[in-house]
Amino acid sequence: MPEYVRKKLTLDFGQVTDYIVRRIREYIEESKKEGGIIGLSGGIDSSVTTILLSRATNNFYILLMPTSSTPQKDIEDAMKIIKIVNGENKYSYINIDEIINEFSSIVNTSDKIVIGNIKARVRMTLLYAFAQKMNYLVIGTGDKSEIMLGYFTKYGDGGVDVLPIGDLYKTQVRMLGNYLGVPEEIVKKPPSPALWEGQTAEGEIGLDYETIDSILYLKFEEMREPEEIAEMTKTSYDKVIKIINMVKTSQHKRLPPEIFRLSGRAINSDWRYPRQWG
Ligand SMILES: Nc1ncnc2c1ncn2[C@@H]1O[C@H](COP(=O)(O)OP(=O)(O)OC[C@H]2O[C@@H]([n+]3cccc(C(=O)O)c3)[C@H](O)[C@@H]2O)[C@@H](O)[C@H]1O
Ligand SMILES: Nc1ncnc2c1ncn2[C@@H]1O[C@H](COP(=O)(O)OP(=O)(O)OP(=O)(O)O)[C@@H](O)[C@H]1O
Ligand SMILES: [Mg+2]
Repeated sequence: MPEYVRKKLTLDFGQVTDYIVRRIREYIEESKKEGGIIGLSGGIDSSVTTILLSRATNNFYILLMPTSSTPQKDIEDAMKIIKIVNGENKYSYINIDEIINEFSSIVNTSDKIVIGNIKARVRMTLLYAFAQKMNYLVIGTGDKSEIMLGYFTKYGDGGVDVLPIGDLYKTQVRMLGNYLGVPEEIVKKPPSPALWEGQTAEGEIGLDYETIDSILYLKFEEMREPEEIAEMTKTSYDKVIKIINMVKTSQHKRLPPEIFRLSGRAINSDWRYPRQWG
């Protein structure tokens, strides 16, 4: 990561923590809910978000939902976080293999992406069922890098009520993790959705997150040209373009589905669009 970008992304993580913790607390209160539920994988995003949630409220609940493609190490790491947040009586361990196998046989596929996305959507379904039963909100774990790239399953891990760390790039989530005392092995672990054996985010996307974050920052916050970004990040022009295109083509994952309105202009189906009223 260019030193220039690292400096820009280095924040006062004490302030960031206070802000996010306060916003989680306020959001739960304003929603007239009693707490928050979260899926904990043992990865950095859910580890950091779980710690923030536990600081916002005592009313948190954690679901561990491993499958056969979940590394044992991830389960051990998730247990370390449960210990850190004193959550020993506030979690359920649910192996979802049987549900996944049932779905896969109905769909009649062994395609790893199709099955992987089923895993993410089954987790979402369980989180919402527990949330409603407990009168809690579903706390999302997506970070800014994944959200911008569309590197998540639509209505799977993308199906949540709030995104507390959604304005922090993965690199910043790691910095926040260090600040919060997340064990170093979790902070340093290669990010992985673990939707199939051996999957890593950086392998699937084709670039490491420090470079991805630099490209995202330089393009979308400083509006620099791809040629300059390629030079600054010592990356090929084609890879810079690939990252920019991932952001462009994944807009549908970040917006509510377009409604084909019978009158007026369909701008993201926003009824408040001024022309509609003017
Ligand atoms: N223009 C458009 N307008 C409206 N909808 C559009 C669309 N293009 C596709 N779609 C819909 O979107 C679907 C594709 O999206 P989706 O189902 O999400 O599937 P897709 O993006 O193909 O796969 C999800 C990706 O996210 C990764 N992932 C998943 C889960 C967690 C994590 C993680 O980091 O933990 C990462 C996973 O490894 C994979 O690369 C299409 O099948 C179609 O239904
Ligand atoms: N085995 C699991 N048990 C419970 N929740 C899970 C599991 N696997 C994934 N999830 C949920 O899906 C989210 C998306 O996964 P993702 O891999 O992006 O996040 P992460 O594992 O927390 O961090 P990283 O991106 O560094 O791997 C997780 O943060 C978690 O909320
Ligand atoms: Mg993960």
